[in-house]
Amino acid sequence: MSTANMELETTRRNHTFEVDDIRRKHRIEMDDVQDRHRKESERTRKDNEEAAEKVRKEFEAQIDKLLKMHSEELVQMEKRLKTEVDEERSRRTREVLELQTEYGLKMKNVGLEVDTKEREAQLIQGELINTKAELDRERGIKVGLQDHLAEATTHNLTLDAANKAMKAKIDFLESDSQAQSQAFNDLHRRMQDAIEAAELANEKLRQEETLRRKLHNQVQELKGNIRVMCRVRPTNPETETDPAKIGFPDSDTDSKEVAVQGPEKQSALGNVTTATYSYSFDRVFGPQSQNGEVFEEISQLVQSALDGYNVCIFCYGQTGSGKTFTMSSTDGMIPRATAQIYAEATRLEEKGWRYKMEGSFVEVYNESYNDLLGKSEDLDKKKLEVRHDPAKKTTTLENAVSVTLDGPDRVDEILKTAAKNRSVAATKANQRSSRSHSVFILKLIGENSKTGERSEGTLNLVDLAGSERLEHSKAEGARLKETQNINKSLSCLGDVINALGSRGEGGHVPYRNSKLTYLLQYSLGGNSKTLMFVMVSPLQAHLQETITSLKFATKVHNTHIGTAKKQTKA
Ligand SMILES: Nc1ncnc2c1ncn2[C@@H]1O[C@H](COP(=O)(O)OP(=O)(O)OP(=O)(O)O)[C@@H](O)[C@H]1O
Repeated sequence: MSTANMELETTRRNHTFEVDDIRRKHRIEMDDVQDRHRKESERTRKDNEEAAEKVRKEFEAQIDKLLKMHSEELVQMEKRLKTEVDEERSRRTREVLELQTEYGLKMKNVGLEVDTKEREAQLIQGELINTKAELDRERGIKVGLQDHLAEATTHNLTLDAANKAMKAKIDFLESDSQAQSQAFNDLHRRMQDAIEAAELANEKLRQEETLRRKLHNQVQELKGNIRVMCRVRPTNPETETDPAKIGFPDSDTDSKEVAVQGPEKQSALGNVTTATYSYSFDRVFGPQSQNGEVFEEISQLVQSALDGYNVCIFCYGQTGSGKTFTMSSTDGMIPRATAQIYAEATRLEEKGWRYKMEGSFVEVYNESYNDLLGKSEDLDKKKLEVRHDPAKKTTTLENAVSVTLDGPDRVDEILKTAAKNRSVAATKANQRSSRSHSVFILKLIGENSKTGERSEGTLNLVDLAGSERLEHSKAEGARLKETQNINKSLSCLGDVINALGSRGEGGHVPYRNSKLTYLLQYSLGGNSKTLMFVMVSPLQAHLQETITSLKFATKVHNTHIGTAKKQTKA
């Protein structure tokens, strides 16, 4: 038993050892399997992670690619859109430009139409004035005809009576008819002689008229193609109490000098002295002189205009010195000149001359032209253009009303219309007439049907703006502009006269520097005749301006224009 037990024990122990071995072995295997499994899991996880990382990277690359593609597409699209927008914009701009051009064209057409209408209106206005004139003339003719009719009726009755008396006489004379027919033949021959003599006399008259024209011009050229005269106006005893000391040393003989006592000057020692300044001109008119006397001096130049020369007569001087009184008052130079022209044109009719006379009146204000015969509401609005024909040396005023002067009364109408327009202008700018130049232009075209002669002259009567020099510091805004324009145009006039006097053949004359000299281009220089009246105020308060004006006039007086030399005193 014990052996069996021992054997059993040994077997059990062996068995335990075996079991332990198997267990250990099993545990080792388990550990091994577990380790392998862990490693496997680790590797699988790593593989997974790597695969995930790869997929992520692939995705990222794909996203980048897509983003890049999209942004390129976006850029393309942006570009396309921009091009489309640009094209659209330029299309729209083109359309706007086309519309603007179309609108501009339409506006231009409308402007042209307005201009045409305006011109038509002026033509109609001119025609109206002419028709009115014709109507007046027709009325005059009608009255004349009625008078004639009454006269003819009376004459008829007288003739009836004379007829009866004649019949009685014929009965009586028939008794001696041979002697009568001899007497009749004698009478007939004498009558033929008389007609021939009259024809010869008429021909001689015509030749003499041509000769007179030539001689008249020679006389005018000898007197100088530019003349300067001075006129001192009287003081108004009611309002003007402080006259300047102005003397007329040679008033009893030549009347060519004026002497002005200058302002008082104090020397360093306290002595007070006054200097007297003397000026001489072609003629000096004192305060007593009348417009008629002044006109006598210029009437020869008016004659020159009728003879086919261009004539300019200026009135220069400060405001209130008498320019308008001399030029445009009812017995001033304008009405007197036109009256002389009518009378002379009528006289020349018997020598075969027929004249056409046209008048216009313009204002030069702030370097632009205004029509003084146009509608007052057009002042400062309507564009007046000056056109020159260099070949014919003539000037045309485009858009200005021009009135056919067919009777002495017509000039009254012109002066009234101009005065009305000037007063309308005066309400726009106070004292405007003193700050503008007014130019009365009379075109005289003469034709002689018998001799074939033709003449075309222009008479310009110019009332210049006040020459006073305002201190610039005192003038502002519109007033300053006016002053600058006046100063400019008056000094341009001086420059033109100076250039005409000093230039050699074909030298430059600055006509274009001011609107006034541009307008008068063909009436200044060459064969044309210029007369400048320097107007002088008699007041002490205006002494300085008086001296300035007289100095300016002296400079003009010392200028020689044209072919003939001016006669100067020895
Ligand atoms: N010779 C004269 N005899 C009498 N009165 C005159 C004479 N000259 C001018 N007057 C008077 O003197 C005043 C000023 O003259 P006027 O208006 O002609 O001057 P003006 O130089 O034309 O001035 P503005 O530049 O303002 O037109 C007016 O009342 C005018 O009647």
